[in-house]
Amino acid sequence: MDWTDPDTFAQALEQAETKEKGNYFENFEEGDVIEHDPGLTLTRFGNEQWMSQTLNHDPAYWRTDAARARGFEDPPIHPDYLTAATLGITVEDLSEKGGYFLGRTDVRFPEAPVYAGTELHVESEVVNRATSSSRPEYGIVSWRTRGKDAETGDVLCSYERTNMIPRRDPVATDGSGAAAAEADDGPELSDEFITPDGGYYEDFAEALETAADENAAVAYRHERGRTQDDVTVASLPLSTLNTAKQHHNVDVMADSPSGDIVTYGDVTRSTALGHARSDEETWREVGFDDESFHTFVAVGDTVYAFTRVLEAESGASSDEAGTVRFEHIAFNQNDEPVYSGTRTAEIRKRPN
Ligand SMILES: CC(C)(COP(=O)(O)OP(=O)(O)OC[C@H]1O[C@@H](n2cnc3c(N)ncnc32)[C@H](O)[C@@H]1OP(=O)(O)O)[C@@H](O)C(=O)NCCC(=O)NCCSC(=O)C[C@](C)(O)C(=O)O
Repeated sequence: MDWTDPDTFAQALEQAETKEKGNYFENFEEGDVIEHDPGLTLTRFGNEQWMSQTLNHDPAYWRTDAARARGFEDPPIHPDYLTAATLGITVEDLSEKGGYFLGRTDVRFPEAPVYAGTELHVESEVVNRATSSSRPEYGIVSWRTRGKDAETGDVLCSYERTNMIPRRDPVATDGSGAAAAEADDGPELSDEFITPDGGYYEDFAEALETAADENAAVAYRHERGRTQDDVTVASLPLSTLNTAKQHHNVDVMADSPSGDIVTYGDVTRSTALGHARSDEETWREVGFDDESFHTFVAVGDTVYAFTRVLEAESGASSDEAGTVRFEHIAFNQNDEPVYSGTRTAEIRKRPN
């Protein structure tokens, strides 16, 4: 019998069992520790590919003289790429089954830079699992993930991430969770917005002082936008070993709520951060909190960024910088927020 005869093959496909990938909600127990098998060597090529496509052009990550002026030996691996690669490696075990990346918090990096050639070994611990009161077919799982130097065991990047994960057995729900979330309107906007004059630490600190006197907010938009294409949607996540079908299987995603493949959350976020960093003198990334992904980004959507400056403090790991806390909101061509999160970064002080 010719198994490639279309009728025979259609019957064969119907009869065959699919060897499934990924884990259902029921497979996760609080306290489980998962060592992720894929590993990744952090290369200069991978770093430059990620950073170029997301418009992150800080010269310290591209040129040796600029890197040395920042106190690095060579251009290091950027924390955005490190974060995306750490998460990418975990997808096969944690979220390949499907479900949405809802948010992440407590993203932290040690002070020491990470250099090309470092091999990444990643592990995650299940820290929380809950039923979704609005979506019976999903549960909500949070993991604490640590990306380590495979040779030394040093933690290079850590965070807590939360995803919706498909349940093997859907549960009954009254849909009350979604209704409760809609009830909170939040505080009103300030009447006046102030834009910092420049991108040095003092520009942010001075703008905050003026805003405090005038009961205003320090908030502004960035001009650049990046339309999502096959490279950003499909290639970048695969370059971090992220096997989520959301980013590369158009066939399966046609039947999903988005109806199409969607941008990896870390690409959306890095792109918005790239826009924000293009208007500041970044010295070092310290960490990120309260990151949320509000709606899908797909091929053809354009990612823009909006920044609110929350706090500024003169101290930092270097005398040449101060510390600033920002809220960044990525939004699309219809002005809908797609990502938000707070970021703590050291920003270079104005040279005398
Ligand atoms: C998911 C959608 C459809 C839900 O839309 P909705 O209107 O139903 O939203 P909701 O009602 O606000 O949230 C649903 C439930 O999630 C909970 N929730 C919500 N946020 C959080 C959070 N941060 N932490 C903890 N829980 C959270 C929330 O409390 C609620 O719980 P409930 O069902 O019990 O009422 C909508 O929010 C959406 O479209 N978001 C965008 C998702 C997205 O595009 N993510 C990035 C791309 S996917 C990706 O990168 C994949 C990755 C990295 O490869 C990979 O994980 O494998």
